[in-house]
Amino acid sequence: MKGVLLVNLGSPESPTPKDVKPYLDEFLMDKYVIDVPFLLRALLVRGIILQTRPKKSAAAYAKIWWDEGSPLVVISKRMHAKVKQLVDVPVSLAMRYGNPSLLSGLQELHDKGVNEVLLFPLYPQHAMASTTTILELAEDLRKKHFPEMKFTIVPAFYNKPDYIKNLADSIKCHLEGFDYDHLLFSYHGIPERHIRKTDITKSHCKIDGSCCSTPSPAHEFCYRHQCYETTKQVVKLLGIPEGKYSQTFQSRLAGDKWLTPYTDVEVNKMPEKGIKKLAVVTPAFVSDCLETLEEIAMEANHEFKAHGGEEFLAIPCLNDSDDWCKTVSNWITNWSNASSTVKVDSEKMNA
Ligand SMILES: C=CC1=C(C)c2cc3[nH]c(cc4nc(cc5[nH]c(cc1n2)c(C)c5CCC(=O)O)C(CCC(=O)O)=C4C)c(C)c3C=C
Ligand SMILES: [Fe+2]
Ligand SMILES: [Fe+2]
Repeated sequence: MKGVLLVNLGSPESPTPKDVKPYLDEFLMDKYVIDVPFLLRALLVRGIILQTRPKKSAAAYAKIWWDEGSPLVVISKRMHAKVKQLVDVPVSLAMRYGNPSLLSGLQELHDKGVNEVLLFPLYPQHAMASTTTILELAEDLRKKHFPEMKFTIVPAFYNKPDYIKNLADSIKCHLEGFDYDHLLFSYHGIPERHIRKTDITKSHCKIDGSCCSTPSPAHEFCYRHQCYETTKQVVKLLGIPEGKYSQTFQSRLAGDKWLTPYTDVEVNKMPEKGIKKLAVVTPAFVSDCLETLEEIAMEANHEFKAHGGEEFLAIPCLNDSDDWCKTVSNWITNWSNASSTVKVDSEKMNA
């Protein structure tokens, strides 16, 4: 019997340093997130980052926390509830870090008799720090607890026509009545090293002006290419002219060189370039979260105005919108009706 596991990133249990610390420990001790040898990672994370960051992050979480809990988890649950109503197979929800855990999600499906699972990472673009880590943990749990289960993986959907249409429609709807000077596409950043590591050709990704627009098999896993592609396809559909939009990367940690240009740096420069009314969309996330609600809608908004900007619009993520839930349900239904389950055919997902 077939079933689906939707997987998002996850949040702490509460916006307090006591709960943020174990969440950050699980997150940052992940070898796909801080990809250095264990001892160095433990020294960096436990010896340095966890000494101060839980307090700072808890204060940020406190600013965006809802009565029902973390926005990311609450929104994921709402989306899950809607999708469940639209499909004929069991659908469970899990988080890579925190709760509901991947183990509990797989157990729930197993208890319903599911032995063929569609693993659905809720990330439009592929990154080892988001997608690979889900797939690896799921595989470990499968081997240990559910050896009879078979997995099918939903690939990154950064360029799937119905996802692009949902995103473009949502942007258009939110921009109505906002006479914007500029639309910024701000994606979660990753260290440049991660791009090189996921380059399956081991030679294509130079992280320069042309590699991401030069066709290559590397693009199947290149986060940077996939971000550019999402932006390109959305602006094409919306007819936004060159110069009226740009793309940046946010949420970097100190240390490594992360993908550039950086959102905070660029946003602060915009008012002096004549951009007074700015709209920001965050397509690396399908659910609003700390990075969109605090870093963009609060911090970037504040900094933009402090640097001379006048109006700022943070466009919400797709969240549990009916159109997005329908798209997800259609992909699930196309998979569950297909006879072969070995590999999801990305074209079929958009049939
Ligand atoms: C698009 C998906 C994500 C990628 C890729 C990603 C990479 C990445 N993240 C960190 C460090 C942190 N990220 C944090 C929060 C956070 N990250 C994502 C998504 C991706 N991260 C989301 C959805 C969230 C919000 C979670 C929520 O509960 O709302 C945090 C925690 C908050 C903080 O202290 O800033 C950290 C830390 C790294 C190092 C990384 C790639 C190497
Ligand atoms: Fe992150
Ligand atoms: Fe590239």
